[in-house]
Amino acid sequence: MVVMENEVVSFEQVDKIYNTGTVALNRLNLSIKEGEFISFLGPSGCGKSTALRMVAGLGDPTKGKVNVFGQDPKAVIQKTNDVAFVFQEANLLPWRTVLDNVLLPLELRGSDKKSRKEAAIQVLEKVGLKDHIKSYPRQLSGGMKMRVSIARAMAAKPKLLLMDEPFAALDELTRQTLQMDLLNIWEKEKMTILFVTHNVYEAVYLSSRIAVMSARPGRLSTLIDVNLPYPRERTNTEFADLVNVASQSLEHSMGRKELV
Ligand SMILES: Nc1ncnc2c1ncn2[C@@H]1O[C@H](COP(=O)(O)OP(=O)(O)OP(=O)(O)O)[C@@H](O)[C@H]1O
Repeated sequence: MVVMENEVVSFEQVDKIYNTGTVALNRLNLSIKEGEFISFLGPSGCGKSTALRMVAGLGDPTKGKVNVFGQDPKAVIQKTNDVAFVFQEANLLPWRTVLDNVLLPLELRGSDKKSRKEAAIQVLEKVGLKDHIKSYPRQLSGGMKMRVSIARAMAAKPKLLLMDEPFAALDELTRQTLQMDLLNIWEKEKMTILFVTHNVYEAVYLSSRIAVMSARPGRLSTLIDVNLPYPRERTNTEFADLVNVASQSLEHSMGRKELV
């Protein structure tokens, strides 16, 4: 197998057919490089989550191959802390404090008590929750819970962060603040982010590259390089132009020509 330089994830001719007969992915080919912020953008049911979950070792391709750091994803997940996952729901344990929720993956990995506490506090500081470490999930807003979820994923310093519509359930203002914060973390930590969304504005605001997926069966329809400097200005013309390009690709991938 030839591993390309700086390649973090590769999909090689990946098909996924569930045992219900649903073809979720059809010949997906994609190479993701170190440091990218890449979004899978596509309509509901086009296989975005299926693709992301495979990178996390959750489900195998029916045909083809997914590699993470040149290896089988399951092996990477089992042996290293290099990959972390953030879901749409924060999925916090209600009986544990914010700090204890963030500590959980570090405890499971068996790192020593003092250093894991330091790491957890440091990462909670980064997501703006240092003053809430003793709070319980029920005392937090939706945005704060998502921050804890991001902190928990970041605590073990992953090289690859997988995010499946993490901000979809949040109000617009909270979503925008979290998007800004996520970009700050990405720039500081220099990790690779693979992000799933069906929101064109979100994809253009966050991504260095957008993989537009087509409706069932899920295929890669277009790759868009987003060559806008960060932080991005949502109101400027270049931003609007790229939103247009992405929207058109999305419409095209859904077999419709007109813009919504
Ligand atoms: N475990 C499963 N068993 C059977 N079919 C499944 C399973 N998981 C997903 N599917 C189907 O595979 C297709 C792709 O699903 P997937 O969740 O990957 O899409 P998606 O693009 O992430 O959608 P959404 O944006 O709505 O989350 C859908 O038709 C879905 O119903």
